[in-house]
Amino acid sequence: MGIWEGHRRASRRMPRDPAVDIEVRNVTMEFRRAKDEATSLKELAVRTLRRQHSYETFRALDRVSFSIRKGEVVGIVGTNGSGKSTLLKIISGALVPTCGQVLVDKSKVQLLTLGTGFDLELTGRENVYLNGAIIGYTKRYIDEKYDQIVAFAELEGFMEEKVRNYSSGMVSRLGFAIATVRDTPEILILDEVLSVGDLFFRKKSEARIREMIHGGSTVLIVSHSTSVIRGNCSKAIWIEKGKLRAMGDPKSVCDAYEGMKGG
Ligand SMILES: Nc1ncnc2c1ncn2[C@@H]1O[C@H](COP(=O)(O)OP(=O)(O)OP(=O)(O)O)[C@@H](O)[C@H]1O
Repeated sequence: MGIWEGHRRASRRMPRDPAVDIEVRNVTMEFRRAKDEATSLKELAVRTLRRQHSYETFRALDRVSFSIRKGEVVGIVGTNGSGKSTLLKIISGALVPTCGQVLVDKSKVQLLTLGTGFDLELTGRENVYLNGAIIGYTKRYIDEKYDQIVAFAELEGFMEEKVRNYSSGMVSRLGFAIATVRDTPEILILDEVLSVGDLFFRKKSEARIREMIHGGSTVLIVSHSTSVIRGNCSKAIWIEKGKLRAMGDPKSVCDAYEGMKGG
């Protein structure tokens, strides 16, 4: 699949209303994707060598607008591939939209996402430094927090093992522990960071997330669990096929979303 992530034009503009933390204005995101026309591996190899791929433009977000006030905890729901992660990446500044604007103070934003930046051939210890660096931690900060990360992940005794030998639950626990070790920022963006590990770790991680969510920050949280959204959010947004389908109180938005899935 061809990956094209738009032009990098970082906007430093902030919302005009001081009570508003995030303003998303008419955001559209288009990706250029390779059309997979090959019918066999051989044909795919030949097309790649001859650079014979053709591309199509795929619209992942279509004129999405909303604003989030300071201290609000906002849940985002939507089916797989509806554009939720793309939206979070744009708000946090990791992606620049094709059109539209996001007004936010990016220095206050922290995006927590799991499952990126692990190298299976490196040890647990090496991955803490690698993954931490990708999130934006300095080496000194990781040195300081290393023992705390290992203890939270409950991986004492496994840190010199290659991550290839970890179970998927162990990898998620390590990712979660690295991502949540820092102090809660003013604007916290959580992309599906709940439901990791076994039942016992899940309870511990949910408590940690609840602590972060209810610590006074402005929070944007993507979750496939409508009970998480209903139980923790003051507002919900439903994104479907790149469009904003509904926004309002969590109960009515989740009811409408579940109604669509059921029908
Ligand atoms: N870098 C990229 N290049 C091409 N297409 C992309 C890229 N990133 C995302 N997409 C496409 O954009 C669409 C939206 O993806 P996104 O990850 O935002 O969905 P999502 O709602 O977070 O899905 P899920 O619930 O499965 O995590 C998908 O069809 C995806 O394949």
